Amino acid sequence: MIALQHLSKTYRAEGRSVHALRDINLQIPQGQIFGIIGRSGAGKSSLLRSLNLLERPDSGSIRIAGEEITTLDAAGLRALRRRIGMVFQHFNLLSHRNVAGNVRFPLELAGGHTKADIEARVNELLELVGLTEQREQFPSQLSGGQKQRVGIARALATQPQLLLCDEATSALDPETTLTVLQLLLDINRRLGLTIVLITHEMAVVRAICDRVAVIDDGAIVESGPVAEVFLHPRHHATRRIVAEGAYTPLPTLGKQGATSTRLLRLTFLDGATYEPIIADVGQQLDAPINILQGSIGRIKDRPYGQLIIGFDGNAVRARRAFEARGVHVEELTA
Ligand SMILES: Nc1ncnc2c1ncn2[C@@H]1O[C@H](COP(=O)(O)OP(=O)(O)OP(=O)(O)O)[C@@H](O)[C@H]1O
Repeated sequence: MIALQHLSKTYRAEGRSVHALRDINLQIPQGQIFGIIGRSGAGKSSLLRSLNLLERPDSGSIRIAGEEITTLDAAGLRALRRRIGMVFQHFNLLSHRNVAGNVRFPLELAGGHTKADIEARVNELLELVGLTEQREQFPSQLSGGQKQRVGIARALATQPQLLLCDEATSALDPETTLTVLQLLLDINRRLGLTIVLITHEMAVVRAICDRVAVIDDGAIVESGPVAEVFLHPRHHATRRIVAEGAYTPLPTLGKQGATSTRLLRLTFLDGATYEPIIADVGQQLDAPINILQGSIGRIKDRPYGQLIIGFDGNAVRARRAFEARGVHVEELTA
């Protein structure tokens, strides 16, 4: 478990002050994949880099597994960083070392390992990330996805308890992004490793995170289980992130129906996603239901669906009928 309390950070440069982190309070449960999402400049990197003290907060407390890390001395800090792996957006591989050499590097730095131990660990890690055959290749001979796999293997070399991912898939195409996210999910499940990732893409959070925190202008504005935050965003910064590419703005929708039409947003999660609920409710209320927009998808391994429907009739009865079938209902104003 990671607990952040009243974390603040201000950068001062050229006579200007930038409040990068404002009174951050956050709990990150052990063994989960935790996403921190926000737009450019929101403070994501500052927050992530505080967790291994690459960035020092001005004030506040950071406890990892019960240990306050902001007061560690140099030796304590070195030991801490061996327990925390980090994966970077631009991979940061050593170009003059081959794949095995890059993965071996943190073990050589840490010291105390025999050559045989190091080779066994490197082999195990290359197997884990699917790069056994590429072990002799140099970074310039690898694809972006392969480079990031090396980055992940290297980050895991010292058997950390925590993996920090700094926009780990932002430099990759969508297909490669999915394979790297799948690898992170496998690692989280197989090794029980806590992963904290920062991203500006909701799709990344939706694919693998258990919980998410939304950061805006240096402050956490919303946090919780991904399904809750994604399907029922409360803060305007979250709504903006979720809405990017999701729905046509509502005023356009309103013009499509009669003025008396009520617009309801229905959210289906898990089992409800597969039931013929619209047909059932239409029949029960004896009123036609007009489907105006819809999307289906997955939040990690949970199926969900969202529909915006137009409906002439008793909205209270409709709401009750949907809620009785486990559907979340929200009335929208066109
Ligand atoms: N070393 C620094 N000196 C001065 N200002 C900084 C420094 N590092 C970051 N900032 C400022 O602090 C704010 C937060 O930056 P941060 O990099 O944490 O945001 P971010 O959400 O990670 O952004 P991005 O997605 O663009 O990387 C920004 O306004 C940024 O310009």
